[in-house]
Amino acid sequence: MWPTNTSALSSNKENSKQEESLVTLGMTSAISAAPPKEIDLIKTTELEGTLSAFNIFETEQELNHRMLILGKLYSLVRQWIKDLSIKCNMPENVAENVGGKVYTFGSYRLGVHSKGADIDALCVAPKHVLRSEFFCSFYHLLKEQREVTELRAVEEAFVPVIKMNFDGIEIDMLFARLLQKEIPDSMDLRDDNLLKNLDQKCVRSLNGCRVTDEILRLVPNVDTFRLTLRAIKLWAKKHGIYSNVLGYLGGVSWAMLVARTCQLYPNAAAATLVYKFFLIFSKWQWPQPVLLKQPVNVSLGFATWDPRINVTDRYHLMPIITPAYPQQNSTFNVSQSTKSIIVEEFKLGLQITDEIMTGKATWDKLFEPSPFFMKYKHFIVLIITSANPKEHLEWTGLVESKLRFLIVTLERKEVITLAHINPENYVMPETQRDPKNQCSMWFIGLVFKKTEGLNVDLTNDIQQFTEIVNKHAVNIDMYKSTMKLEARHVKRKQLTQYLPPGVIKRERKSSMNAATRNGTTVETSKKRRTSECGGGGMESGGEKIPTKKGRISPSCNLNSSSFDDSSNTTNEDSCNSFDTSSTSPPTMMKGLVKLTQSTSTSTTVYT
Ligand SMILES: Nc1ncnc2c1ncn2[C@@H]1O[C@H](COP(=O)(O)OP(=O)(O)OP(=O)(O)O)[C@@H](O)[C@H]1O
Ligand SMILES: [Mg+2]
Ligand SMILES: [Mg+2]
Repeated sequence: MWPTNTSALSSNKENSKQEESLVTLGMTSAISAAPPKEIDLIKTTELEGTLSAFNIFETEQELNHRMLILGKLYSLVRQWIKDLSIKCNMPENVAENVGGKVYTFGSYRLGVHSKGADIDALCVAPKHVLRSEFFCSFYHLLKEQREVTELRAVEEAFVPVIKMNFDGIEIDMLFARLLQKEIPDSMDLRDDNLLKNLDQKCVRSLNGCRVTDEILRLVPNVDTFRLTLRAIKLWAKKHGIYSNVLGYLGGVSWAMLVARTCQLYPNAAAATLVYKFFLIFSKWQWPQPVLLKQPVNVSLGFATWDPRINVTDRYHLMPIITPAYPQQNSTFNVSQSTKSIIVEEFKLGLQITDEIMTGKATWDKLFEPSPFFMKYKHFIVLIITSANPKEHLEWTGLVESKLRFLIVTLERKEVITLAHINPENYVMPETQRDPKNQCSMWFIGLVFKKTEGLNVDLTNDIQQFTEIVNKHAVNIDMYKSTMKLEARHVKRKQLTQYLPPGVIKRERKSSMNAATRNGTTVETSKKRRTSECGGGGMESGGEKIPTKKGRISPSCNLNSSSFDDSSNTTNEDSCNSFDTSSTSPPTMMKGLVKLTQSTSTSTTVYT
């Protein structure tokens, strides 16, 4: 069913035991099992040094603090389950032994969390403990804890969660009720049979832990995987493409891409793997899926990602499939715009790592933030206003969770070639707002089709988006009349009214570096890439899942459509085009683009 190509390694009689076992680690045989050369080890030490300078590693003390918090959470869970059991008329000595556990998953469990990252935790309870109790009595128990702040329950989410700050650490806590009387300390969540007859929400909640454990099991060398993933996560954050909710990739998707690279180069050092990561994924034939193993067919009736069966799965643009049953695509939020932005970044990443590996640049260059504001001439600024920090946290979270729908609406418009959402949420300068309010902004860079006399009216689109967001806020009982959402069309020159001056300075510098880079290194990277890719093995392809043009389908082959925004996203306007002197709010503009605002959420653009 899911074709693999593992013959190359397994046919070699000289393979070591280690290599034979590596064959089973992925969908295909490794590309190279070569051990690192001395220079690769030197580059890896340099990489480690650079990552340390970014202060992403936690100190011993910070790690201990996390352990302490997890210990407290565990005690609370045990106490809560015991009390609840006694309430259900269970004798105290039995209630004492029904157990209950807290598992961790996500980046903390993978061992790649940076300073300030959350802890993703799962509370596993025996069958007499209902989900409703988790969101009621356990929530109240948490509320009583002195160390717990910013407590909020998102019970109706696809994966229901309690979010909190526990003594300075963000916690996302999920709940799963297993159909057993007791939850012993030795419970292993990898057993598929645990899912039998469970409800969907429990299965989804268990999935995070099962996926994390499986990823760790499927990589040949966990330490190398961790260092490589830390580098890739930092790069993705600095380049504005780290966010599952906005349609980029989230932590687990990056982890799977790195894990796949590790499988293909099982003995390589981290520095080599970072380079190979870009080499592989800048050439990947999306929407061929990235798979860490042959999907197993467990007949428990839960929906799995399978484009041969599910029509909607055929429209996923960059499928990266989780390795535990029921397999899911972790990137279902990716749109045409975010896909093209990610692929461009992969290509740029290859160019930079190529320079690093050939000694022409140092690792810092990979982690330089990529310019966003210098890239576009037109922006939509989404302004989020609310009355206090608590409201603002909720309001921002809600708007953010819907933003990708606006992006998809924009990119579907004939006249828009690209809608680029910057994941960073900026605080609105005090000079531009009522200081009593909380006010922050997202920026969407727009590229229009190059057509003379084009009229673009986004009023309805923005209005519809605002309605969707407001309706949802009302439905979940969050809406307050002080929560506002406004959209403005802004030209690049006007950005100084919205952004702190440091942002623009930094972008200017970075743009100049990029210009220098483009002038000097393309030739080298081309040469190196051609020689290393050979004749189109894994690196020029993808897992061999049959596809159809434009979507994944059971029958024919596909070339993913690529986006060319070079005509109007480059530095056409010089760096000086920022109007650094003006402090007045944006007004009607003359020239190429005009803005009309009929309501606070409408934007009309004429080009
Ligand atoms: N789109 C998704 N598809 C499948 N699982 C997901 C998805 N988003 C989150 N998860 C699960 O939830 C876990 C925690 O998500 P989270 O957003 O906290 O990312 P993370 O991997 O912990 O990285 P970070 O360091 O950013 O927190 C993931 O590791 C994954 O198991
Ligand atoms: Mg996390
Ligand atoms: Mg999380």
